[in-house]
Parts: sequence; structure tokens; C-alpha cells
Amino acid sequence: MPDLDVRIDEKRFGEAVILRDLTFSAQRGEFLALVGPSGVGKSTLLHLIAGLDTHFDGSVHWHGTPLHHHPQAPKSLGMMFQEPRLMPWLSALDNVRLVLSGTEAEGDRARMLLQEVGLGHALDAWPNQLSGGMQRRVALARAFAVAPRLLLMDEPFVSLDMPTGNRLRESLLELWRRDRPLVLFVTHDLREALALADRVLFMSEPPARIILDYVVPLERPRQLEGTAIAKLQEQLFAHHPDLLSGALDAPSESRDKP
Ligand SMILES: Nc1ncnc2c1ncn2[C@@H]1O[C@H](COP(=O)(O)OP(=O)(O)OP(=O)(O)O)[C@@H](O)[C@H]1O
Repeated sequence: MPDLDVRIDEKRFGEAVILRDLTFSAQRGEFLALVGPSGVGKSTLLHLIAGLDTHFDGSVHWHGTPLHHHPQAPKSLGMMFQEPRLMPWLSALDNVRLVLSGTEAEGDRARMLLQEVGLGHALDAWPNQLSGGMQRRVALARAFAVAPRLLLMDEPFVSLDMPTGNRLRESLLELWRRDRPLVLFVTHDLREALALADRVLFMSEPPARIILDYVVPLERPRQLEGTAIAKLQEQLFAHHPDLLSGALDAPSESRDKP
């Protein structure tokens, strides 16, 4: 039985059908990227899986039980969004502690996670004293704080410059390797997907479904800007020309802002 089983028969907003017959399954420990052009329904899908939106036909199962009725549901799930969503009146440390129970052991865990993401020197800093990249580090530490079994990430490193994004991707992979949650990582950047994931799920044009479930044939570590990923991207588009127009924004040099 798969750890996660997603079957979205239909999701609509009013008359507009956003997702139809979208299915996939995954095991704990896998790193999945979900790619598709802007507006296709990636965030909507994550919201359905997270239980933030329950208005759809279909099901999301975790070990055979509807995810949100699962006895460990709150602990099973972590989320990270495009914006770091930190509480401005709380220090970096307290922003991570916020999702924990407040015991001393959990305070130590929050400290350790912040150290692991390179913020050991900034535990007491306020969010507005931190750069955008540092704020995302706090959000990353917070996402791992509850030791989630399933981690949903919605373009968490978008709009960062390449070196900052690379350091965050490296931190994410280190934490993932240690805790081995099932990660579902949404991005519109195929290179980022190929750099991070075991499998890349490509979404079709609306109403969206998964049109290709691609196992990434690369060893780790991988260089996002390296030739291996560039070649793989070329091969993919050569074998699946439909992906260019259908499933992705056209490849670009870089969408990251300077
Ligand atoms: N609450 C809502 N009410 C009505 N329409 C919505 C709502 N949320 C999203 N939509 C529409 O659903 C479609 C999918 O949106 P969604 O944000 O899931 O796409 P996305 O692939 O995540 O886009 P992006 O890459 O730009 O974040 C879009 O057409 C959007 O306008």
C-alpha cells in the first residue's frame, strides 16, 4: 500500500474545472517535484492534500486512511509556502518554537534546527532583521520542527538569487536525508525539480492531471546549473515535445531575480 494516495476526480472553482482525474501515489522517504505552468492548479492541489480546501470530488489517503482523519494527521504534515510567513513580533527561535509544545527538549530541537540551517548566530533576531534568504531558513527549520512524515512545499525558494537558493536547496536536502519525510515540492522551474527530486510529476494544461511521472536518472549531489541537468532537460523535451507547450513554462536561463 502506498503511504500517500491522491485521487482527485474533480476540483472546480465555480464553473471552471481546475483539476480532473489527477492521481498519483508515493512512499515515505521519496522526494517528488510537481511541475506545471503558472496558474495550472499546483497550489490548489497542495491545498487539497493539506486539507486546507475540502471542496472537491476524490480522496487523499495516508496509509489507507483519509489523511485528515488519520490519528497522527497533525504531526504527519508540514508545509512551507512561497512567503516565509513568520510572526514579526517573535524571534527566529520563537517562530520555530511556535509549532512545538514548549518542552525543554523541543526548545533544544528548535535551536538545533536553526543551527543546521546556518542560523545559530541569529536565534534572537527579529524577522525584519533577517534577509529574505535567512527568513526562508527560519521557515525551513519550522517546517521540519514537527518531524513531518509528509512535507508540502509550494515554490519555497522562488525569487531568491541563485547562490542563496542553492544554499537553501542544499539545507533542504540535508534535512530530508536525515528525517526522510515524503516531500511534495511544487515548482515551475524544471531545473530545480531535476536538481532536487527522485520523481518529477508533470501537470497537463487545465483541467490538470499528471501527464508524465518521470524518475530522475541522476545520482546526488546534483548541480542545478550543471551540464547533466541541462542535458536531461533537453532530452526530456526531445522525447516529450508536448511538455513544452502543455506542461511547463518554456525553459529560461533563470527566473531568479538578482
Ligand atoms: N479561491 C479561488 N477561487 C477561484 N479561483 C481560484 C481560487 N484559487 C485559485 N483559483 C484559480 O485556479 C487556477 C489554479 O490556481 P493555482 O494558484 O492553484 O495555480 P498554480 O499552478 O499554483 O499557479 P502559480 O504557479 O502561479 O502559483 C487559477 O486559474 C486560479 O485563478
